[in-house]
Amino acid sequence: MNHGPGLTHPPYPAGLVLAGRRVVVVGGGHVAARRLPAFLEAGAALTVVSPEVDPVVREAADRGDITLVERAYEPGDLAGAWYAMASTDRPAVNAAVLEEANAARVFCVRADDAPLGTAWTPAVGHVDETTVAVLSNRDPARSARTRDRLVAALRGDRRG
Ligand SMILES: C[C@@]1(CC(=O)O)C2=NC(=C\c3[nH]c(c(CCC(=O)O)c3CC(=O)O)Cc3[nH]c(c(CC(=O)O)c3CCC(=O)O)/C=C3\N/C(=C\2)[C@@H](CCC(=O)O)[C@]3(C)CC(=O)O)/[C@H]1CCC(=O)O
Ligand SMILES: NC(=O)c1ccc[n+]([C@@H]2O[C@H](COP(=O)([O-])OP(=O)(O)OC[C@H]3O[C@@H](n4cnc5c(N)ncnc54)[C@H](O)[C@@H]3O)[C@@H](O)[C@H]2O)c1
Repeated sequence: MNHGPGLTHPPYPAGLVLAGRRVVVVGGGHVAARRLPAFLEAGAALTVVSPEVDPVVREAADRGDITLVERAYEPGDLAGAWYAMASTDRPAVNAAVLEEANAARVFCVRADDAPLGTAWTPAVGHVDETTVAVLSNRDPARSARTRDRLVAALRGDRRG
């Protein structure tokens, strides 16, 4: 099986139960904004560390849904986290975040260079009590299309 460049094994799928658990996202730009709703839906206690932020992140902070730390990443920011995401546009910063995560055995997505990270973000859909999550070996557009087809099929089942 081809697991994509840099991977010798496929990722192990897991449904993380994040409600009330500390999750730290370093880098609050477009990628963080796209993933923020799923973290909030899961009930994560989300902290975003970023000197500048996407409006979606700003609005979540203004609503009190997340904790926003408006500065550059500093070692120690992941303290107490169960899960982390390095999503800055600076590879060296993402590398430092991953290094801290690895030292603390915290699973961490690297948005710029996935094989270096310890977790990947699937394309997700919900239909009633069913959640589908699709990974396609770093082909996110294919994952999203597959997710859409699965969601449509499940909706069809519900109607049938
Ligand atoms: C599925 C989805 C979920 C989500 O994000 O929630 C997702 N990426 C999505 C969108 C998207 N990704 C990219 C673009 C830019 C446009 C383009 O080029 O196509 C867009 C579109 C956009 O941004 O609009 C580029 C990109 N993605 C990754 C890299 C780095 C790399 O591969 O190493 C780069 C190159 C960065 C660069 O070089 O600049 C990496 C990852 N992206 C993943 C997930 C994980 C693999 C999942 C799998 O195996 O399929 C993985 C491996 C790890 C991770 O990040 O967790 C979501 C669909 C949302 C939806 O429609 O629901
Ligand atoms: N995984 C994916 O699906 C995906 C999709 C698109 C792009 N990317 C990659 O992910 C990275 C981020 O993409 P984006 O579109 O969100 O970028 P972006 O420019 O929108 O956001 C980057 C954010 O990082 C913050 N930042 C910069 N230095 C920082 C520091 N020292 N500490 C904390 N935060 C810092 C910036 O303030 C900004 O808010 C890029 O490297 C890009 O190549 C990944």
